[in-house]
Amino acid sequence: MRLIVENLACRRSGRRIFSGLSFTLEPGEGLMVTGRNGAGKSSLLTMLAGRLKPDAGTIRAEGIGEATLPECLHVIGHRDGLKSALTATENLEFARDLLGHPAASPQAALDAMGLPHVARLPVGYLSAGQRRRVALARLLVCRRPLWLLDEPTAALDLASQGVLAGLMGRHRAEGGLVIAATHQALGLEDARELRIAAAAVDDRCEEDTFETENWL
Ligand SMILES: Nc1ncnc2c1ncn2[C@@H]1O[C@H](COP(=O)(O)OP(=O)(O)OP(=O)(O)O)[C@@H](O)[C@H]1O
Repeated sequence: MRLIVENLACRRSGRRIFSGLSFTLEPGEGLMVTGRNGAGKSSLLTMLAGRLKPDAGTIRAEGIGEATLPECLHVIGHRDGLKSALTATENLEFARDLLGHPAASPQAALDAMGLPHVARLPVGYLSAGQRRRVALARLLVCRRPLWLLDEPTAALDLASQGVLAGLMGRHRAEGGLVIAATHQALGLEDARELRIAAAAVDDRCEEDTFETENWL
């Protein structure tokens, strides 16, 4: 698939967060989204996922046939989206059944993340890094061309960061796209960088409000 983003602008609760963002990603390309805390990296990923309406601009995908863009992507966000009471395998079975297009079995995905031994443990018992790896294993149980990863290395040790770099490399070699918001190098070979600059202060509203409809 090909992703085309033109003149995207983001406003959250009256504040202009960024504007004029444009980029195109061809099959196999990676994009590292960088910028200061609060610059809007997570907001950009949320918009690309179709969970936040752009203030201006367009997001479109080519080469996905009749599918919608949200049907063609995985999101791994700050929150891991795992049910603590379910085992790692049950969480992955749920994701596979919900998302469709099965690719690997939950066990194979856990093996790939170096977690074969936690398959039957409730996720609530896992360490932060292990939970993160179970969340990342979702990328493997169902095939989707666009990966949106928000700080994917958070809580990962060096070995697991290497495993993730390998997964992203293989995904891209098969024509997949990776967009990752990050403050650190990810091992995303040849990825382009999109740096989001902080919005001007006088472009912001005077009063702080918040949105609840986008909380996931
Ligand atoms: N639900 C919300 N309601 C209102 N404002 C929000 C909401 N979520 C985020 N924001 C605001 O949008 C701005 C951008 O936040 P965002 O999380 O996208 O930044 P970020 O670049 O990912 O930051 P970080 O590097 O700290 O993760 C911040 O000023 C934040 O307070």
